Amino acid sequence: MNDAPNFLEVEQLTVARGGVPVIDIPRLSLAEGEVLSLIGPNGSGKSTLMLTLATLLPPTGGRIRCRGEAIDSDRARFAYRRRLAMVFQEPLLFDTTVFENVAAGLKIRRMTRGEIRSRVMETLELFSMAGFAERSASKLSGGESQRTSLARAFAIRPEMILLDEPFAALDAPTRLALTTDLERILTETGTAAIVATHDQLEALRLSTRMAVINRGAIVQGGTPAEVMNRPANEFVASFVGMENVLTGTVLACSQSVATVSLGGHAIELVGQAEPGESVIFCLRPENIAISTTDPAGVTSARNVIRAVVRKVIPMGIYNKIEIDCGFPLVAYLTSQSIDHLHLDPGKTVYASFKATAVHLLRRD
Ligand SMILES: Nc1ncnc2c1ncn2[C@@H]1O[C@H](COP(=O)(O)OP(=O)(O)OP(=O)(O)O)[C@@H](O)[C@H]1O
Repeated sequence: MNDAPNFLEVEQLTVARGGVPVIDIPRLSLAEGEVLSLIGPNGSGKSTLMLTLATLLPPTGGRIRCRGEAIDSDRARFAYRRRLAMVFQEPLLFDTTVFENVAAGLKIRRMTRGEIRSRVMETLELFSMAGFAERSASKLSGGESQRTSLARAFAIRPEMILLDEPFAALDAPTRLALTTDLERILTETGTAAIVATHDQLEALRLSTRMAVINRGAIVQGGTPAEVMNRPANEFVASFVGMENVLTGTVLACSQSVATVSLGGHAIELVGQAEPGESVIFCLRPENIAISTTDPAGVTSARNVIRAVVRKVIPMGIYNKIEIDCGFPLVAYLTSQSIDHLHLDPGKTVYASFKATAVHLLRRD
């Protein structure tokens, strides 16, 4: 067993802003080299928590420990701050060259000019910015500015990096390119990181563990697969794009397979509940197969439901299709499938999904 303390530990942390309590987190940890994403809607407390972890905002209660040592004195705070870097949504660059911006954190670390030059160029190279070293930071595009800001943060070789919505202000292609580079650099350097984002795809790409924050509390923690497929409550389910969150009544339950009545259908799902109990079940749209002929006997899915197409909504690379099964259901399909199956409103279709694809939530 590894008894080494986590890089970061938070205990009973409370933070207020303008006198109003906005964070209440009994426990949160970050292992050495781990990448944790902090996801939550606007105003949920992501920035407040990040600023507190960076010791830029004082907590009203609780403790932050780094490798077991409480950050509760000026000396501990100073040592801790030297180990971390922070990147914000706005790059906040100095009005000088890209080189000087990236060198800023190194100059206060008493490195020689030669060491600074080679560290800056090496880090700019990592972020594909070496050709911009002598450019004025004020003349960079949004993506180049954020690359410079990331290079400045990584140049000091932090042991932990706090990234607060780092790509939220960028367009989709720039964001994707930067996410890809950041993922690679975090892996290569083994830097521990917390990435606050409201974009689940960004979180999925970057992190091995997710924490979902709502109203200042961590409402679920786990691997991205656990959070996405097994949300702890209705809030998390909706936030991670479950789309199908429905309420039904349990008819029977045997050997961890529950039969739930919904819209005149008996839906089978893996889970434990009492007959007569009202339950919520969640089904991701991508886990529903749509066909125009009855797949019973062909599919291994336990649930096959006849339905009528209500609406097809183009969403870019996929289409959202709303169907009426006696209860509403949303599925995702490619444009090619929509054309191939002639899925116009009013068309009869069959929706099939596995019992294991349905996640059951019991009411408290
Ligand atoms: N400077 C401040 N003074 C008073 N209240 C604040 C201040 N900044 C944030 N708050 C409040 O604290 C709560 C958490 O806000 P915070 O900015 O941490 O959330 P967030 O999840 O980062 O949101 P967003 O994604 O919109 O930035 C909100 O209720 C917000 O109104």
